[in-house]
Amino acid sequence: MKILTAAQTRQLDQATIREQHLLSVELMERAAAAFIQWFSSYFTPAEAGETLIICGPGNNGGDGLAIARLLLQRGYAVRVSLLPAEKQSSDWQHNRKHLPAAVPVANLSPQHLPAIAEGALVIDALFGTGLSRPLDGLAAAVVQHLNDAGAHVVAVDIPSGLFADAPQPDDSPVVRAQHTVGFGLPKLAFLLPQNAEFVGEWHVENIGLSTGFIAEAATPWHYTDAAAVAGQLPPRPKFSHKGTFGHTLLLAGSRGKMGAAVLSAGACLRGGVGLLTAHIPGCGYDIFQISQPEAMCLTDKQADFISELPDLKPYQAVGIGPGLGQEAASLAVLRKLLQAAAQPLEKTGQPLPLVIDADALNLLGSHRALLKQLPENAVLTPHPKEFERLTEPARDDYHRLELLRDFAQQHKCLMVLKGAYTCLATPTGELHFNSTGNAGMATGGSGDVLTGLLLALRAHAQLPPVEAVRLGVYAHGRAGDMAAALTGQAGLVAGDIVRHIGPALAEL
Ligand SMILES: NC(=O)C1=CN([C@@H]2O[C@H](COP(=O)(O)OP(=O)(O)OC[C@H]3O[C@@H](n4cnc5c(N)ncnc54)[C@H](OP(=O)(O)O)[C@@H]3O)[C@@H](O)[C@H]2O)[C@@H](O)CC1
Ligand SMILES: Nc1ncnc2c1ncn2[C@@H]1O[C@H](COP(=O)(O)OP(=O)(O)O)[C@@H](O)[C@H]1O
Ligand SMILES: [K+]
Repeated sequence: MKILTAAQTRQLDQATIREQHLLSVELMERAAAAFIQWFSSYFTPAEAGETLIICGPGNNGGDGLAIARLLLQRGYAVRVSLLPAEKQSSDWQHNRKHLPAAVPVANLSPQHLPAIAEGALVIDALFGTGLSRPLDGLAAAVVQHLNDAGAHVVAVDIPSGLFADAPQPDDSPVVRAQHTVGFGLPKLAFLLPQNAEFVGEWHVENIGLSTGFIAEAATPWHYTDAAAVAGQLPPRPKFSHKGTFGHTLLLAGSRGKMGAAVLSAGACLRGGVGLLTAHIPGCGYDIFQISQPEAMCLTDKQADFISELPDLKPYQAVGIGPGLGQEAASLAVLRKLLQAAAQPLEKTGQPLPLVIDADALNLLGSHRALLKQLPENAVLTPHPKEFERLTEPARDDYHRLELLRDFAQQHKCLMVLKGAYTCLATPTGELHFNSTGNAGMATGGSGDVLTGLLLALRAHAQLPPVEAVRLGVYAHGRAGDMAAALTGQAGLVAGDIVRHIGPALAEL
């Protein structure tokens, strides 16, 4: 699914109206009906009580007026507050004219802010994607009043005061919604942690927008939903053998962190790899062999950390980092690995695929000269703190995305910035936000599981790098969702994700 800018969204409206020979007010009616569909599945008239709808002067306010009419028709009690303005949009005027007289309407003014009981339901239709500047004056006062009231807010299209695709100044007021019901496509603003307190839970309703326009629209931003990855995992041919799906090497573990190696290896095996060899410190031998009997194991001469790089000839992909530690000897291993991986493989003509995580990223961050040696299409999987160590502190989430994109383009690598909407940045500057996963995965070892799964998929001869990583990130989150359905989010541990990788991949 594509994510468009606010300007593109306006063009999309216009294209839809043109292509489908609609009046713009008919598209507004569709939007209002889609909103009602969601709203009425969520709140019965009794649960909703008297619902206040606050309407601005543009088409977002026009949506609000149409919503008021439709809710009344369905037996909801509604009242409307209008933000005065010099002019209103023509579709606003149409819906104002058609608002039944039974709906109480009040004009907002500094002296007349509506009484809102704590927990009362309010629909925010002040401003949508037409927001052209931060809110001030009466609009700001209304938003402040609404936020202070502790109401239960449902935002139409986007919380008022929030830009769809850019940051707003720190102190500018934004509606804090519990739910946001958007139209057509998700907005970039919905996916960033800094906006979570405003957006709440978001939903996107289909209003039949022009698929042709969307297909043609140029955007770096994509949202990986089930449709984006469906059918991408090649089937296993009947006469395949363990050599068909690659032999991977995992460099992981140190004293006290062998679990990271075990979890990562488990995920790699469940990810469908043909063969896995783990190179681990001596202290981990029994732990590893007992917990992952399907994997082969090489032990380092050092008991507590890794200091040697095995011969890389047998392997189609190498993962490094989970539980590695940051010993100087392990840094030397990473250095040698980067040098060796740069040589094109005989079979593919491409550099050896690498997945670099955790302490291997921290080592890169503290020895940045090594970044120049990253082989093309290396996969790096930092969480925001690890990413900061590779680059610089970000001013905000938008700036972090810029840094991520620049990094992937500069180093021609695949950057997986982990989080609630894990973002994959590609060497060509695309950003793919993942849709799966849950807060139960915010638990030690979840990232190690992702590394193992990505390693398996990077060894898969038929999967191009970007597809492999996008698919892996999606399946990892899906496995987490399947696990949480059984354990609950609090009870989820990383091993549960490993156990659900198989079903998650099967679903694809
Ligand atoms: N996307 C879709 O598919 C569909 C979209 N639809 C709906 O349309 C919405 C977009 O409508 P929209 O373009 O009329 O903009 P909207 O947000 O109502 O505000 C514009 C008005 O506010 C004003 N204004 C702006 N900033 C301001 C500020 N800080 N303080 C004060 N005023 C400010 C601005 O004035 P100006 O900038 O010109 O000075 C103008 O008058 C969209 O979010 C969705 O709900 C559906 O109906 C159909 C399907
Ligand atoms: N709130 C969340 N929603 C969805 N996924 C999450 C959430 N929190 C963490 N995750 C996922 O769990 C993993 C955590 O990785 P990481 O921070 O490296 O953990 P660890 O180092 O403990 O393995 C990432 O893949 C991340 O996307
Ligand atoms: K709104």
